[in-house]
Amino acid sequence: MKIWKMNGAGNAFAIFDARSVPFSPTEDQVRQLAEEMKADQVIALERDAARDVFMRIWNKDGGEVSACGNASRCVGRLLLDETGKDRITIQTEADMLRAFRAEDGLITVDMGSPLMGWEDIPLAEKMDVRGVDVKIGPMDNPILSRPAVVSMGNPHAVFFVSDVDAYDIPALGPLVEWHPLFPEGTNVGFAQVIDRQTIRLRVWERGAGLTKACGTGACAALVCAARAKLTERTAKLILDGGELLIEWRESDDRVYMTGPVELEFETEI
Ligand SMILES: N[C@@H](CCC[C@H](N)C(=O)O)C(=O)O
Repeated sequence: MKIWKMNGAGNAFAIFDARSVPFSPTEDQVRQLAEEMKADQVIALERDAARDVFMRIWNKDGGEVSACGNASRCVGRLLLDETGKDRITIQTEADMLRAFRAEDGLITVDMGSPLMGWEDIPLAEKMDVRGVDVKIGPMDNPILSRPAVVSMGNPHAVFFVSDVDAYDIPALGPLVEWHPLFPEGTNVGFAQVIDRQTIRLRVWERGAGLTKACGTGACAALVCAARAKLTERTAKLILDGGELLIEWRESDDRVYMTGPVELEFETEI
């Protein structure tokens, strides 16, 4: 079985080629593989009857999830190289994604349409998704409140803050990750709008903690910012591990993410 260690803007993946060799790790095995390979997520490539590949995703805590933006770009790069095609299709539990090459070796993935219904996120009860009833800190003087929420195939809550570096994210993120309003948990973004085309973002990922970049988190932050008219529908997202260009296209309502991928090493077992 081939194994690739890759990263997308610093978000690290151990990718297992399960197209000819079965690979169904237990939660413990995922945790062990992620630790040994210093990966935020473990990925398996499986055969798919209708698409170029089926991508399974596990967070480093062992939980299987349905979407991962940066891994989609890494898998996109592998499959584009392998097949020689100029566009490949990736089926995930959440959606069918399309990946293609951009300028300067960057990879773009069409991440599909954001889901805005409270049941889609999902939330435990009906609420205005532009600012849900979540507070962190004292009730009368919260440190943070009313995150915007959206699904990019996985749940995201985004707090807009004036200085992202002023917050202790490892302390605050877990308070929201498993808040009762989110029955499936949530990824938690801390977004600072620098100007109408630039957002600084750090994300506490569900099941993985603070990572150097979260692709679906970047899409979610841009969608929430543009929906609130804080930014244009295209913006540069500055994450700890690199930059992503996110475009929420008006013509088809789909979100396009462009950014770097790196193959760190490949091996076989
Ligand atoms: N790093 C990813 C997101 C991975 C899954 C996420 N932690 C979840 O639980 O939904 C990305 O680049 O999108």
